[in-house]
Amino acid sequence: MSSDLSPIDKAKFVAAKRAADMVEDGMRLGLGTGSTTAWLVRCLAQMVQEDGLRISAVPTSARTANMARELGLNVVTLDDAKWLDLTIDGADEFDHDLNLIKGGGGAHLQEKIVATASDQMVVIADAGKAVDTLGAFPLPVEVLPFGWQTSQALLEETLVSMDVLGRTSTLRMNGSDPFISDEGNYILDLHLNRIGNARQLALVLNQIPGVIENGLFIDICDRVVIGHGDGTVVVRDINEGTEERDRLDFAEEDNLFGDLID
Ligand SMILES: O=C(CO)[C@H](O)[C@H](O)COP(=O)(O)O
Repeated sequence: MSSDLSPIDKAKFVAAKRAADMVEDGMRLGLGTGSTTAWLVRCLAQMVQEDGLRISAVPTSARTANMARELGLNVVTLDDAKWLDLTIDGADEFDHDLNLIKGGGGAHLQEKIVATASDQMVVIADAGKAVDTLGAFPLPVEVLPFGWQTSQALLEETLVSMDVLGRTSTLRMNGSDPFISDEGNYILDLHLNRIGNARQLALVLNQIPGVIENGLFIDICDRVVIGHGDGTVVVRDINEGTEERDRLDFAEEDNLFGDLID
């Protein structure tokens, strides 16, 4: 039941629930990856089962695809859908302009392709993901396994030439082996502390041979739904310049929590 959820899970849930209300019948929807998106998938599955919502869902990782299929969503490929009405995804950090760091789950390559192929991208996040300046969260960069150490050296040289504050990078591990992305690549996490010019860095990183994609999402996100542990939800729209505040009543949602976490 709801009382078993930690404040952070409640925050993630209310953000996901509010974003699920933005989904309309017949939509082609991009589904992100991560624990916040997992709540969204549960909410959507319930809307499909109970309200007859019809959607085509394009997942951004094998993890999300498996969960969506298990819960009965109609999963299609991006090539089937071609273009999407809306993508809803989590983020590791978002700033005032709704620029993002993503890729904490190692899925930012597919996430960026899917979000860019959408009319709208909505980020769902707990309030702790809001930052003044991006960079405290290590920036994920997906690289080809071939010659990855050369790519890493070039990457660190580039950071020095750009006078970026932190310049170390670490190979993401899964136990004693390198973490492997869904596309069979490695992830280098850049420990930058503070990214002064995220727009420039995003462009420069992708010029380095061996780099497939970085986790900076610049001018891609349209709205963020920020959840709080007390049920408050704030929806900020960067295009409209608006901010709406709402509150989700946990008591009314108790059944929903029960159903969703079973
Ligand atoms: O970018 C991502 C995966 O690549 C996730 O959206 C990001 O890591 C946030 O995850 P969570 O919702 O679990 O906090």
